[in-house]
Amino acid sequence: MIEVRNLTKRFGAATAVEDLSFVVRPGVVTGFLGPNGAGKSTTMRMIVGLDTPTSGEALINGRRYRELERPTHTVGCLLDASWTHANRSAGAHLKMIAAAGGLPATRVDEVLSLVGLSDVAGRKVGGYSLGMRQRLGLATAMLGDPEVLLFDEPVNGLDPEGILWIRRFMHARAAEGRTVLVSSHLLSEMAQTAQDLVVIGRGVLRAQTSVEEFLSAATSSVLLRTPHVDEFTAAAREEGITATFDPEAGAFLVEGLPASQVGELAASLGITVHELHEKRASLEEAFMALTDQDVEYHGQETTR
Ligand SMILES: Nc1ncnc2c1ncn2[C@@H]1O[C@H](COP(=O)(O)OP(=O)(O)OP(=O)(O)O)[C@@H](O)[C@H]1O
Repeated sequence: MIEVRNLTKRFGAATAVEDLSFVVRPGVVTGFLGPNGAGKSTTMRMIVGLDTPTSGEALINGRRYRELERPTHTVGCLLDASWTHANRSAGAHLKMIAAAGGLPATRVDEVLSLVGLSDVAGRKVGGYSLGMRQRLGLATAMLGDPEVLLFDEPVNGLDPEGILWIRRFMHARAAEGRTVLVSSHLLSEMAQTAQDLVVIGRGVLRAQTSVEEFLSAATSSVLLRTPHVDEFTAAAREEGITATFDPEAGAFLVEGLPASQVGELAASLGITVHELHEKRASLEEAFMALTDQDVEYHGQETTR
């Protein structure tokens, strides 16, 4: 379990994290979402004692990182996968870290097997692909068999196969009862990876919720396609329903009612329906709606 309590971090005059509080529970994957510069890395660094909070605290299983008796057994993290020594083999790298942490050398073989790197353990890390380096980072995080895991943008730059592999890895670790906090700006990916979400913008908490609730709270509308445009327009007006006809799509967008009620209304008036379905906002749209004010530089919207 991770508890972040009123955490604030200032770098000079700039506030990276402000009065941030949230809880990450064990047994599920929690996605830590926010636009670039939102303060995700800074928060994670404070949780594992790499940055000192200006105020507030971050607790791992009820204790601050520096108060943990066996930190490597309690928490493992992958914050930056570019730290490995290019001329060292994965095996040598892990052995060095295991020795420094007082961990048995047998753990090295176990974690190499866990991340599927056993066959290439003797190769120099410099020749590894990004996906292999990420796996090595995960292996390093798992060395102490920790209960709590933090991963900062682990799927950044990976191909779909690599992303799928990491997603399964996260699910498996959470299913073992561990606490898994993973940051990402890939929202569609988080919808498939995480059950819980902590959303921040400009260092401030925007939402702590389940993915399910986050999506259902996002506004949904119902698309209705009918040849009886005038009749449905009149019916909607009569019922006080917001129904906007989009001439380009050739369909109505109805707000505030479930698809079943829209269909029943049409049926009660004998209006033929050619298409009827709920348009649920994607996680991406919901996230944008929540953090739009936080994005420092808005890109040109692309039309698809
Ligand atoms: N050591 C530092 N010194 C000064 N400012 C910093 C430092 N570390 C982070 N910041 C600033 O704090 C803010 C939050 O940065 P942080 O890296 O935590 O965000 P992030 O959400 O992880 O973003 P990204 O996804 O781009 O990594 C940014 O404005 C950043 O420039």
